[in-house]
Amino acid sequence: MTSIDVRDLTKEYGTRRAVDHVTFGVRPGKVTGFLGPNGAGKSTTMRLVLGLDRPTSGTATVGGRPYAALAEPLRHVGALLDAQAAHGSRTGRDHLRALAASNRIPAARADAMLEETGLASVARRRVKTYSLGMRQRLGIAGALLGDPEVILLDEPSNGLDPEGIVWIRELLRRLAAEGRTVLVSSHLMNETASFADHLVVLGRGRLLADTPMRDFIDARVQPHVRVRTTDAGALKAALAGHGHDAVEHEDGHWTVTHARVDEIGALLSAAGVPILELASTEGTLEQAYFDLTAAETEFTAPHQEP
Ligand SMILES: Nc1ncnc2c1ncn2[C@@H]1O[C@H](COP(=O)(O)OP(=O)(O)OP(=O)(O)O)[C@@H](O)[C@H]1O
Repeated sequence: MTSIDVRDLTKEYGTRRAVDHVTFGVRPGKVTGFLGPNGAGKSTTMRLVLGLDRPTSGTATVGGRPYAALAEPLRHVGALLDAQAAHGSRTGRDHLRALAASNRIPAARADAMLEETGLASVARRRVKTYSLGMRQRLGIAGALLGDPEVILLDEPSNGLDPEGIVWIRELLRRLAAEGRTVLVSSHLMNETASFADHLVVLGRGRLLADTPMRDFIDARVQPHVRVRTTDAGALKAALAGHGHDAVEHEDGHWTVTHARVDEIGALLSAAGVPILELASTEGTLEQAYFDLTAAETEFTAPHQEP
């Protein structure tokens, strides 16, 4: 089993510190979502793990060794950083075969990965004729070519169609279930919530969180109870009688925070309040993420006064 270990990693470009004393580990058998606003340092960290850039200080290792020390690295670590990186004048198949040859991977594996990523029908077309989504799929095929234990994908959902989004979600879950170490950056919170077990969050180059996804959400967003009724007065009175505040929303539903659905259901029912809808609402990753990064965002739109 192979982990990625980042220890006190710092990368400076001139006076700009892109990664600032970051320490975290990415463990096998899980999908770790890698989040953070634009410019937070995610891609730089991935490049440092892959030995594509030298750290100013600190270390990044895979299975305890720097990437550069791995023999036939594609057999250990697969990565998609930039879907535009493939040579446009080559066919998708030739691109994968060249990658395979340089890592002593059997050529048949290239065809298997074209099949796996849904590219078999366009395998003999030049990469320059591929759509963004097709290039993403080709990049993912390249990452999986060497059957690696460790997989790093930088925004793999970028450009994928709805069917592709479902496909990548299932692929990531399967890779983790096979015991692989999977690190995936994304700006899509709903997507990340659908595949990640664990989260590493950066902001302005610093580590903001390294935690199981459920804990990340629960620590920041209060679950609440959602209610709809035909008798708002009775609802408010019944809740107030038990020390609960209810907030009414534009579409007519109410939310009760710091409350459990079974308690609210029982007390409204006992008070004879007519209930049209009663549900427990969990916090979302998007809410929790905004809560954490609001103060950290480097490039936010200026706040507009109404
Ligand atoms: N080669 C480079 N030379 C100079 N500055 C760089 C270089 N690469 C990255 N940076 C800077 O480092 C910081 C981190 O960038 P990075 O691309 O790692 O962020 P990111 O979290 O991947 O952002 P995004 O979500 O926009 O992809 C940014 O301020 C960026 O401008």
